[in-house]
Amino acid sequence: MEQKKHWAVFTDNCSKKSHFIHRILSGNLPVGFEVLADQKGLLFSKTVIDRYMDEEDRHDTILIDHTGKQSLQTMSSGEQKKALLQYLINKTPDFLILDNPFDNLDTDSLIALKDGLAQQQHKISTIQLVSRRSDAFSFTTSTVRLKDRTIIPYNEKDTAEGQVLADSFFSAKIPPPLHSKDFPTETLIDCRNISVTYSNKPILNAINWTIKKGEFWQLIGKNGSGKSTLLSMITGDNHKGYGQALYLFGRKKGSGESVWEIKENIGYYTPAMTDKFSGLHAARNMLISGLNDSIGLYLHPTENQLNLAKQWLQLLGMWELRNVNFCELTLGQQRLIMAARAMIKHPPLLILDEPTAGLDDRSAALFVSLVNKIAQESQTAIIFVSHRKEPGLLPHHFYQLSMTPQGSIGEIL
Ligand SMILES: Nc1ncnc2c1ncn2[C@@H]1O[C@H](COP(=O)(O)OP(=O)(O)OP(=O)(O)O)[C@@H](O)[C@H]1O
Repeated sequence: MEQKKHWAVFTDNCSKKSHFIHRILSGNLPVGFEVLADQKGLLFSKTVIDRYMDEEDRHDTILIDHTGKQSLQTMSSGEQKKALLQYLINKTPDFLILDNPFDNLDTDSLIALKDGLAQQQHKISTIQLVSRRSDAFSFTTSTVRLKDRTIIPYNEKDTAEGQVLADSFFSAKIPPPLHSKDFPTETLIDCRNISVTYSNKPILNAINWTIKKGEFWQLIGKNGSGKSTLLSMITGDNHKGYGQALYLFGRKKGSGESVWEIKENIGYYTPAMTDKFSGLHAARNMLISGLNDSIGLYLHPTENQLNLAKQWLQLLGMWELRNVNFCELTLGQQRLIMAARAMIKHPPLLILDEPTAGLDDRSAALFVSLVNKIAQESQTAIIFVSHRKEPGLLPHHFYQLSMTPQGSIGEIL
């Protein structure tokens, strides 16, 4: 049997991935990829999932799930990826371009997806765009790097320097808030026997979790174990919290509080907030907008606000970039700005939901180093949600959701 080619294309946050993908799919092949001429290629990426999700939503239909039962919207990210891969394989492509296929995947789903692809390795060529070294397929036959728009040879040393750089990067202290306000009670969040069911399917089963001031938690659990569902209870967004013993910032859910009163206490960031963001806002204004709880600044900032933004930008090593449009920053820089934006008021609780997804090793290491610093130097409690044990992250506690047929149970590790 003819051996199929499998490329690992290492990207960093300056790589022009869309340009590269477009070239490959339109047949304008870069040097080294000529064997793909006249072959049928398909793209596996988060953008493709988002596109199908929009389409399913607009036409009220189900396109991807082979059982025709579940919409993409209601699937966990792992379920979405499995469903998309199967859907693409069924279309019998000659090659697949996989844009960071393992982001947001827990270890088991990652192994299942890797196995699924390995089984196809003699039938389908793959071009894996990969930002973390540990993610490259074992059956890769050729490794290159995408530098800006150009394919160049891969050099191991380029990524190895990331950790060293991150550890000594942030030298200044975390800037204090403009108005410091001590939260009156020690306990911020108290979930007592919280359960959630969707269409008779039990998702969360009797969750007990207390989060106190200044604690640093990592929330872990397999894809579909209910992490997002649990977060939506904590942020007050899920109506299934009513009538349960859910205490958010000292008040029982459903005791007359507004969602805004809950959210005032939370700094929140998940990459989906800016994935589709196209507004024209300078980096500094994006940061300051965290003071007004908007994404992008629509009011004139005060002297104090400008001064505070300066301190943050200097800490992040991005003062020179203050007037650059947020959308033009690298992915790693955008994430640092958004973490700082969520933290700028020093809220009692900071939630970071899969914040390193899609980052290269070096940018992920920088992000993790910033979060550790926030945990060390502030009174803010942190929930960091991530499937990977992020190298270098130093949470005080792990809260793990484990799936059972009666819904996920929670456990402090
Ligand atoms: N609105 C909904 N209707 C029906 N099922 C839902 C809904 N929202 C979530 N689910 C289901 O609940 C389960 C838990 O989903 P959730 O998104 O909370 O998991 P997760 O741990 O965050 O997953 P991932 O890590 O993949 O993002 C999944 O099986 C999902 O399909």
